Amino acid sequence: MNTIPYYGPDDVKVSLKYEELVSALELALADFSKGPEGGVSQPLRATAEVTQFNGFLAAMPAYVESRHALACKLVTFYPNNSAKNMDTHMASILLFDETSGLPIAIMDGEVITAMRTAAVSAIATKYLAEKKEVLAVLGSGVQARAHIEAFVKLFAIKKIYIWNHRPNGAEHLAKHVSASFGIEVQVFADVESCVMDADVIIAATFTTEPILKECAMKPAVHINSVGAPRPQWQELSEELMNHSVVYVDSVVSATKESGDVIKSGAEIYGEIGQVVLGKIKAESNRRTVFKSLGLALEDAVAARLVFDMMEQKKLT
Ligand SMILES: NC(=O)C1=CN([C@@H]2O[C@H](COP(=O)(O)OP(=O)(O)OC[C@H]3O[C@@H](n4cnc5c(N)ncnc54)[C@H](OP(=O)(O)O)[C@@H]3O)[C@@H](O)[C@H]2O)C=CC1
Ligand SMILES: O=C([O-])C1=[NH+]CCC1
Repeated sequence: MNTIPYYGPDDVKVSLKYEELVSALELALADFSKGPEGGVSQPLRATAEVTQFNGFLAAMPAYVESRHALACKLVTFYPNNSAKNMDTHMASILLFDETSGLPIAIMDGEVITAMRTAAVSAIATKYLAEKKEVLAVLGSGVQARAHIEAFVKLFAIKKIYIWNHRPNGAEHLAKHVSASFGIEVQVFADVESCVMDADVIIAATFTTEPILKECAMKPAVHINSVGAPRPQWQELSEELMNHSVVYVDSVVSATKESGDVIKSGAEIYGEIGQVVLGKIKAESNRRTVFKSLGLALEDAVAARLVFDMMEQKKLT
């Protein structure tokens, strides 16, 4: 193990660029949605539940042939950690040589998880949102911040509206965003006012009950929901799910892991990879939901990008 290079959060941040990540992930999601001939192998993640401490440990292996990416992420998520001032998600990724199975790198998985999730939401938004000027963000944690950073980089965002169940969190994120990007930012005390004028909504919370329900929204609003990754948890109301065109990252993951999909019984229109392939329509003039569970293939592709970049640096 000592001979395997370790790449920490700073290496990952420096190596990964949202533009590159989006291009690589777009192709990998398309490969995944081709079925067996796409060259992606990805079982449903195995999740152990630590009931006593409200925690979860998930093992996420994947192989993406087109990227030469063979990896396994181990991620814990403990919602109660925020009260202890600890990260709620902790992750490591082990990358392997595809030809021999030799482990070739171990790296931080927290930054990768944040960046690749935001990059995948950006891909969904690129295809499914009619307009991308006004962004409403529900939540103020790691994913909320990463999504804002990615969306500001990738789209011409003009205004950002933020709501969090604890107003302090929203105020804190708003200060960071306005200092970093100089974009107009407003904090809202209720979800309904926050989303009313949005072109794109990001829901990135640890809620277990729906926080976004039917209310006044733009008719062609696009919603990315990245929270509620457990079959009993919901972030979006059943009514909202049933009155939207629902896209997912993986039909298998969504039907097994997403309370938003399972409890609402909403029809899944298709996978975002099928949209990229042009196999199903991007209904950008209607209300769309992209339900993201997070896929191992995304971590494998991101980890391979980091590894290649770091190896390249050694040669220069
Ligand atoms: N789809 C994917 O690929 C991925 C999904 N996720 C999921 O995304 C969600 C956000 O993750 P992340 O940002 O990393 O987590 P963080 O812990 O960093 O942030 C969680 C956010 O949710 C808020 N929150 C906590 N409890 C509630 C509640 N009961 N109702 C409403 N809001 C609440 C927190 O507010 P406060 O801090 O003020 O309490 C905070 O704003 C989680 O569900 C996570 O599991 C994570 C990684 C990948
Ligand atoms: O994809 C991922 O890493 C996760 N999704 C939900 C919790 C962690």
